[in-house]
This record gives sequence, structure tokens and C-alpha cells, in this order.
Amino acid sequence: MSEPSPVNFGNYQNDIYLNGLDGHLPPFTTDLTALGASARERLDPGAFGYVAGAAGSGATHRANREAFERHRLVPRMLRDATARDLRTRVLGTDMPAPVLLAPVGVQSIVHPDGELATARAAASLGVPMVLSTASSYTVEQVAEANGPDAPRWFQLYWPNDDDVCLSILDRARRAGFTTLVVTLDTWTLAWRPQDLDQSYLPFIRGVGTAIPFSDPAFRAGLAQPPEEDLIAAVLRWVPMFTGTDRSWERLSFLREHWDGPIAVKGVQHPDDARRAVDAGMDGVIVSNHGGRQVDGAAASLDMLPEVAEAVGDRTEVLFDSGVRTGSDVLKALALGARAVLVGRPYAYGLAHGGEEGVRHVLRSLLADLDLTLGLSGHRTPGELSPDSLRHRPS
Ligand SMILES: Cc1cc2nc3c(=O)[nH]c(=O)nc-3n(C[C@H](O)[C@H](O)[C@H](O)COP(=O)(O)O)c2cc1C
Ligand SMILES: O=C(O)C(=O)c1ccccc1
Repeated sequence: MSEPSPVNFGNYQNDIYLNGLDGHLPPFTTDLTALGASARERLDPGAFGYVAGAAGSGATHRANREAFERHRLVPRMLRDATARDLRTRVLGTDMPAPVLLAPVGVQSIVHPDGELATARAAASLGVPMVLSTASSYTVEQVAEANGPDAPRWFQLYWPNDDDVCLSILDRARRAGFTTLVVTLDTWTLAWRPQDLDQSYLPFIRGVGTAIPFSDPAFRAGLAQPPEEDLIAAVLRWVPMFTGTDRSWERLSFLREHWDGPIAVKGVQHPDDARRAVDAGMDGVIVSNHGGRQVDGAAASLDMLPEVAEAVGDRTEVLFDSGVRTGSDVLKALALGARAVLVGRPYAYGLAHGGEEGVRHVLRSLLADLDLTLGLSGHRTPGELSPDSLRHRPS
């Protein structure tokens, strides 16, 4: 069989200019740093605050962007970078570019099609989605929308009831989710003023609980099914997934019961990355949850080089928190990430236009990435290194 050829993501630029000849503009802005402002006008304040919000004073949320601003690319010239190949293999998954959709819970609060729309948009471009445990739709529904050939990973909020945990993992595996992403940094929700000030917490109303509420093992532990006693079901689920007794040793349970690759998400310190490798994890995702958990935590990008240095030759290092543009992706790759995940930008795309909105955001990001890679003098993501960057003079 011949190798599939690389996708020319930069063509989206041509498409937009050519459509302009017929009087058609892009569905909404191509500036992904401006999406939050326009999403604010489309969403009700509770939903907007939930997506845009951060922990505490927002210091870490701002630091994530500031770290990207501080690093600058140093383009190289005359290197024949006209034909690029962005294809990347991460944790056994072939992807057309080093970009995945980060797990974002309760997507139905921004658009009724929620994760189904995201799954369709992701599949149309071959970009892997990471489905959150806090999905508005079940793993089976999302898998169907995503289709038989699309790559998909499952993010686990680790239930502290082992039967429920195993049942959810089994369903995810059967539904074709190949890689497990275990989120470590959100064993309880942080102090989030935007949500607190509006008393806005979707899953307390049973939104974003489709996976546990449809789960036979979870339902078996309820006196009444969730459809009859929502409050009791919520009160059982919330403490179950904000488990309290986790330790590195217990990762062996997941290692034993998941036969595909596992990555831990929310690693910041290089010693934690080492522990993850020692626990048999195949990947670490350097992330501060988009500044939504520890206010005052280091910018995720600033921790990436240390983590890559500590474990980059023993495990695959991925990155998220603050990625908005093609050049941001390049900076994270240069500092040691194999691929990046994006969160809020596609959630805003979903708010703007469902499946089409997510597709527009992804095509914009990938076109920008492709063009900026080439204009910086590179043909493949693997060519980037710390030497591709300089610190902005202060
Ligand atoms: C609205 C929202 C919901 C999120 N839900 C989850 C979740 O269910 N599971 C998880 O591991 N991370 C969750 N995250 C964190 C993202 O996976 C990711 O780490 C973060 O959004 C990356 O930062 P960015 O938004 O700056 O790209 C969520 C983020 C947002 C904005
Ligand atoms: O809001 C979040 O950041 C998040 O991770 C989450 C946690 C639980 C349910 C939904 C989303």
C-alpha cells in the first residue's frame, strides 16, 4: 500500500481568498487570539465565563500567553521549504499534523451538538480528538459521530470506584478510543471566581454526565436511575470523580487495565514526569489546564524544556495551555513537545457555528502552522529545535 500523501493545510488560505472573489467571507475571524472576545457576544454569561474562566486572579492564564510572547522564532532562509509534511505519529496514532483537540467537558453548554459536532469536524480533517469524561454525550454516541476511521483518545477523570472506572474504560476501548489520557491536576475543581460569582457549575445540574449516567456499573449503585432522581445521581458522581486518595503507586491499576498507550495530563515538574515514566506511562502532557487549576502556577511553556530534558528520550512529551497560533505550535515543538493540544479556541469555534465553526478554527490553525513552518525555513515539525528560538530581549 502506498503512503498517504501529506495534507496541504496551507490551502485554506487560497480557499479563503478565492471565495472572496464570489463575495464570501470566512464564517468568522481567522485570528484565533480574537475568538474569545467574539464568543462573549454569542454565549450567555454563565457559559462564556465557564469556558473563558481561569483559577483565582487569572495570573497563570495570562502567564501562559506571556510565555509564548517571550519566545521568538528565528526564521531561516533559502531552504526549499515549499513542500511541507506535517504528519506526526504520537503514542501510536498517526496524525496529519502535530495537533490534537484537548479534552473539553460539557460542550453542550456552548452548542447543542456539543461533542458530536467536534467529533465530526475533527474526523473531517483527521485530527484526533480527546474526549472528556465530562462529555455531554456518551462514548458510543461520540464514536459514532467521529466515524470508524477517525483517531480518538479518551480522557479519564478517574472514578474512585474501581467497578465504575473499569466499566467506563471498557466502553471507551470498545468504542474505538485507543489512547488513555489520565488528568492528574483536577482531582477537585479550583477556586474559579467567574463560575462562583454566577453560581455556574454545569454538572451539578446533570449536564456533562452522559458517560457515568449511561454506565451500567454506575447505575447499579443507585437506588433510583438518574432520570428519576437526578440530584442523588449527581451527588454520587461528583465525589466519585473528584477522587481523594490518588497516589503514583495507584497508576499501576490503570496500567494493568488499559492495553493501549497511557499519557498523564497536568505534569509541570520534571520529577513528576520522571515518576510518570517509572509508573510505566507512555506519555506526559505538560499542562496547567489552561490556567484553570493552580493560580500562580508557572506558565506551561516555561516548564516544557525541563520536562523534555528529564524524560524526552524515555516517553513522549505533549503540551497544552495557551496555544492559539501556528507560531505557538512551532514554539512548543522547538522546546521539546512532540504535539500540542488546543482547548478554548475550538470551544469558541463550536460556540460560533457548531461543526463548521470547529472546522474553521482547526483549518485556520493548521494553515497558519503550515505557512509559518515553511516561512521559518522548515519542511517538517521534527526540524525544530531550541536553536529555532530566541528569548525576546527584555
Ligand atoms: C471549558 C473547558 C473545559 C475543560 N474540561 C476539561 C476536561 O474535562 N478534562 C481535562 O482533562 N481538561 C479539561 N480542560 C482543560 C483542557 O484540556 C486544556 O488543558 C486547556 O484548555 C488548554 O489550554 P487552552 O484552553 O489555553 O488551549 C478544559 C478546559 C476548558 C477551557
Ligand atoms: O472545567 C474544567 O476545566 C474541567 O476540567 C472540568 C471538570 C469537570 C467537569 C467538566 C470540566
